[in-house]
Amino acid sequence: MDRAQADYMGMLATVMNGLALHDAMRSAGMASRVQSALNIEQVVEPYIRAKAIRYLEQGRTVIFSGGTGNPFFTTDTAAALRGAEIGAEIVLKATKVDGIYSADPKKDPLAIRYDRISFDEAIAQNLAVMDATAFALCRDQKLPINVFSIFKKGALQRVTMGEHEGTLVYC
Ligand SMILES: Nc1ncnc2c1ncn2[C@@H]1O[C@H](COP(=O)(O)OP(=O)(O)O)[C@@H](O)[C@H]1O
Ligand SMILES: O=c1ccn([C@@H]2O[C@H](COP(=O)(O)OP(=O)(O)O)[C@@H](O)[C@H]2O)c(=O)[nH]1
Repeated sequence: MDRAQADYMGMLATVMNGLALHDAMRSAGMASRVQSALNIEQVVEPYIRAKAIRYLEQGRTVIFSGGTGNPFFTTDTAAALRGAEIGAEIVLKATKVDGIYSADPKKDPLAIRYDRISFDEAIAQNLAVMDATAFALCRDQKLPINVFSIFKKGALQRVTMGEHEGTLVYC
């Protein structure tokens, strides 16, 4: 399939995921709002930065769906971009592995996990846990990244409490 076409389909999928997450949060009694980088206004409100910041000031969680709205980018880049736009303190990447390794741990059993790594080292070593655009944007905006496992019980809570978990990418 044509890459750009596949990417638009992928972005639409993230809108569906965002709506599902919103509903799960609502069931758990949490107030959230979904915004989308792609305009589908019957279903979800469009991304408007000032409105997102207002929701955050009101204590709501904002789910940024639809990626960046552009093909050839990733959800990691979308997280870095929106994080920079709202003045976030950190980007948290919950993923399939429990941190950043010296090589892809799914391919190299001898890979070692870093507790901390600088942006310059991560970019120089081409560590593929996140794409280079996301790394470079976070580095330029001095926005640290914490990579941790989505499967490890209690990991998300520890990260949000500021405890050490996974790998911290620092400036
Ligand atoms: N150096 C590395 N350290 C950790 N993971 C890596 C590394 N290089 C490649 N990966 C791979 O990156 C994947 C995580 O990125 P990705 O698939 O984009 O996650 P997600 O779908 O959660 O955004 C992991 O499953 C891992 O196999
Ligand atoms: O700014 C963006 C963000 C995402 N995507 C597409 O949407 C998919 C989203 O899929 P997913 O959230 O599973 O991300 P991934 O696993 O690729 O990190 C990506 O693969 C891309 O094809 C895109 O084109 N532009």
